[in-house]
Amino acid sequence: MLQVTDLTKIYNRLVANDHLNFTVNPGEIAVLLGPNGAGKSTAIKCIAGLLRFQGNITICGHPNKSVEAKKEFGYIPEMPALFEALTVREHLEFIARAYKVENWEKKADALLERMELDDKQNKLGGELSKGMQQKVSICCALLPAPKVVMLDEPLVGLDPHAIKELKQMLLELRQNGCSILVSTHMLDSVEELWDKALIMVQGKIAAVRTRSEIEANGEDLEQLFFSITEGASDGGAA
Ligand SMILES: Nc1ncnc2c1ncn2[C@@H]1O[C@H](COP(=O)(O)OP(=O)(O)OP(=O)(O)O)[C@@H](O)[C@H]1O
Repeated sequence: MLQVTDLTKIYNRLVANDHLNFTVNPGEIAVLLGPNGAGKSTAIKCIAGLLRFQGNITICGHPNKSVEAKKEFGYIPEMPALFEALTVREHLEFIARAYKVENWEKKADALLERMELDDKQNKLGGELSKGMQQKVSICCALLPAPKVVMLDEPLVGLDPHAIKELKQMLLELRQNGCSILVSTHMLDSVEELWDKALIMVQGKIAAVRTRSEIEANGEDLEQLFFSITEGASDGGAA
């Protein structure tokens, strides 16, 4: 489970995240939506442990920056950060050793095959296209079988096969009880995936809806998004 309690992040005097509270339960895919400057990336970076913040973030009950939390956490950033001088296979070996993944070779083979990277295993990180780097980043994040997975604009730059495969992987992770948080601008791209939508505006969570709430209320996520965000897309809260 991912639990965010009173998350506040202030850059100089700009409140980029203002007392955010939300939970992503086991077996749930939550999407973090919002216009440019709403504060999504800031929240993602705080959860990933890349920024200092006020409040509490726990991953499977552990503070997000603890070793225990990191063992359970897979993060796929918007911009993949690979080692230029390691091959694709070596990236996976590195992760497998760091996380002590048992039978890692078989698991790595399966992931590489699904991402159509099996014939690229000996290429160096620095020799890969942006989309290929993104695919390696996905394989690395999923190899340790994390219980909480967070993806920032995961579909941008992927080819249609990889998009289809990644969506299927997310559904399988959900089926296995993983908590998944996806940050995106593209409502369409996650339409068939989400269980809970978190809509951010000017540093705050302006609305939270589960799919069943939307269906029961006869709402439409896109219409709800526009009704909440229209006219509020010009930056974070002052
Ligand atoms: N390093 C920083 N220093 C100062 N202000 C920042 C910094 N990073 C982001 N901000 C500000 O914080 C607010 C939230 O930005 P953030 O990048 O989190 O939004 P976002 O929802 O991810 O936007 P986008 O959809 O454009 O990626 C914005 O007003 C932005 O200008």
